[in-house]
Amino acid sequence: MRVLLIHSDYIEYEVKDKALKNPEPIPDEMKKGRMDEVLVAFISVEKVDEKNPEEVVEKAVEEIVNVAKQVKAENLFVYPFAHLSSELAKPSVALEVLKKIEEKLKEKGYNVGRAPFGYYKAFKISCKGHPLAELSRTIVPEAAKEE
Ligand SMILES: C[C@@H](O)[C@H](N)C(=O)N[C@H]1[C@@H](O)[C@H](n2cnc3c(N)ncnc32)O[C@@H]1CO
Repeated sequence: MRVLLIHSDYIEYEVKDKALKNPEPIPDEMKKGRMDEVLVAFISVEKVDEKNPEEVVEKAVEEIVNVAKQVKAENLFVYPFAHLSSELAKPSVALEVLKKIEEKLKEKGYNVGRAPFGYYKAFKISCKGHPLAELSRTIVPEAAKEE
């Protein structure tokens, strides 16, 4: 899994077209979204993550919470982003992993948004530009490390 973390004044998105034959079904209110004072996590779920999705969810949540504490962000935004890797997991696995990350972050008390999965989206983001405002993480299951 590749994660790009951007501490932002805001992020806003607008769904344009389907990017998959069967994108995530979404209610009208999810076609546009905005969150302010937010740590945005652009996430590419990778093929290697299919070896242990539960483990990469836990590790991703840990990494995101760690940065959120450092930058004092209470709002988090999970953004499915297929452009951080050339070895993508299949959409069914990726969507489940992203939903689980969202769910576990909420369980930890954060306000969490998520952009819809399987669409082309326009987005605007305002990076805060401080030293910890742009970070990236690579997360792999332990099983993959032994190979
Ligand atoms: C396209 C661009 O504007 C938009 N931002 C986009 O990336 N759309 C992606 C993700 O929402 C999702 N998607 C599919 N596979 C994956 C994966 N392995 N990991 C994350 N997302 C995925 O499906 C879309 C097409 O790949």
